[in-house]
Amino acid sequence: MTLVAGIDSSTQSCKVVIRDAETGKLVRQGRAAHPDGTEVHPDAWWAALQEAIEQAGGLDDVAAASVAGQQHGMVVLDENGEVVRPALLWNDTRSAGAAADLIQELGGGAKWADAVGIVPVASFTLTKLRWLARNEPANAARVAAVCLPHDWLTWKLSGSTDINTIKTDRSDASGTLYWSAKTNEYRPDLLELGFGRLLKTPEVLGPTGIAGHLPNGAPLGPGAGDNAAALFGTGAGPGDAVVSIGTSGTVFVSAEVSPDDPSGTVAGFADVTGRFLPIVVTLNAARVLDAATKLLGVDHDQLSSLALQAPAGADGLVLIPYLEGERTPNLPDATGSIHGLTLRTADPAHLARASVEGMLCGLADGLDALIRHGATANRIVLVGGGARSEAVRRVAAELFGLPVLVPPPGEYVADGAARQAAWVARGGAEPPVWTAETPETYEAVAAPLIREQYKKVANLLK
Ligand SMILES: Nc1ncnc2c1ncn2[C@@H]1O[C@H](COP(=O)(O)OP(=O)(O)O)[C@@H](O)[C@H]1O
Ligand SMILES: O=C(CO)[C@@H](O)[C@H](O)COP(=O)(O)O
Repeated sequence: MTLVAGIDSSTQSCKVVIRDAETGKLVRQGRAAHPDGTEVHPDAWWAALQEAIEQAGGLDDVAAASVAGQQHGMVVLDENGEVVRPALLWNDTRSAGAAADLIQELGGGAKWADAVGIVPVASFTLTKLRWLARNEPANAARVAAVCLPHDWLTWKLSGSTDINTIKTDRSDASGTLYWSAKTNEYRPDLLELGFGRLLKTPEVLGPTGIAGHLPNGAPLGPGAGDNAAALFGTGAGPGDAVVSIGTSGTVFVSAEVSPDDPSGTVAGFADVTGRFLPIVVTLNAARVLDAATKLLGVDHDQLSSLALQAPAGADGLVLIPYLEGERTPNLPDATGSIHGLTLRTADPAHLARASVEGMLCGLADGLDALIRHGATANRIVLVGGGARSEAVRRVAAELFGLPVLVPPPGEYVADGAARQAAWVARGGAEPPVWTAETPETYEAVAAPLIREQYKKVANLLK
């Protein structure tokens, strides 16, 4: 049996899966937590990766490995390959002002959408480089290279210390604001606009490019941004919209063309096969449910049971889930709020239901935006930690008004990385076809009231 390793270095944890390269069957796995916060030293990811690899039985017997990871994190290195300062993550909003400046300096969002398929928001790497240049000039002066979390971990696994050998892939490069998924080229002019000078950036590999080798000689694949890996890991196809409830909330499809949305609501990322990944991302997803469990003093299973005791629409109780500001809509300084509190709705069940509904409404708006930009969605494929919640599954079916398919709980980002590794190991023009386990399907009578009342309240905040 040929084994391959897939890694997901996500916001909250690192997951490692060891799978059969031929069938995709799970053989071993490991997991380790990351520190909390919106800026993290990459050494913490490296420590978690080592722990998760050890838990998964090591990599000595794998034929290939690939690393997927949280996107956009600013990993800045000096000329010796040392980390200059902790990485600002995708969910750090301190560069929101830099994002607004960059939009204005290039002449508007449409210019950015046309140039690189995305419009600056605090999540994207170049806004963080601008923040660094303006706020930490001494650190900025030391920076020789910039890369992303998955690039850096792949480089570390290769054992290299030479910044000229760092590699990346299309999907993650497309979230930086200085690489275009449409032209497959860097935009050094935009990097210089943002940071003030040029930097060493990783070579962007194709779908089965080799980024280095493990100590056992096995090739390291190009890796991927986590959402592109999740699409590849679930095997979602035409007509499927993937909704991931992780630290971020994401809704995305596979597409042949980039959406070019001048509003920035839909980001035109690349996927791992040479195509595109139109996506809408919210800053508040699984952590909204975490917060609700804290508020109510319950665990996730109890929160789910409570939520399902209240009716659709929670009798008018609406929770706007902007607990860490929000990315889509771009409201970096917003906070969460509760509306429609009455004697009838002031109880744990209504609050639980409102937290699930509020968290999902932003993603339903995102799916509408994807459809406005050409996507077709006949089914929802629901993944991520939040997809383990029965209430999330059932409310999603009511809210999206489409069949919701929930694959067996797993690590679909890491699975996508493992499938990429199998493709690298085998070669060829097409990726291996792995047998997917039968998903559970949830269908419900659509409940438009949920989104109608949410929209009314959310519009008051814009
Ligand atoms: N049964 C559950 N119901 C709701 N949320 C859950 C459940 N299990 C885990 N979670 C939440 O899912 C999140 C982790 O999901 P994951 O997709 O691994 O996140 P990330 O990829 O961003 O690190 C955590 O916030 C965790 O509390
Ligand atoms: O910013 C994005 C995508 O643009 C997020 O999807 C991050 O990539 C974090 O992913 P998770 O940790 O939530 O999986």
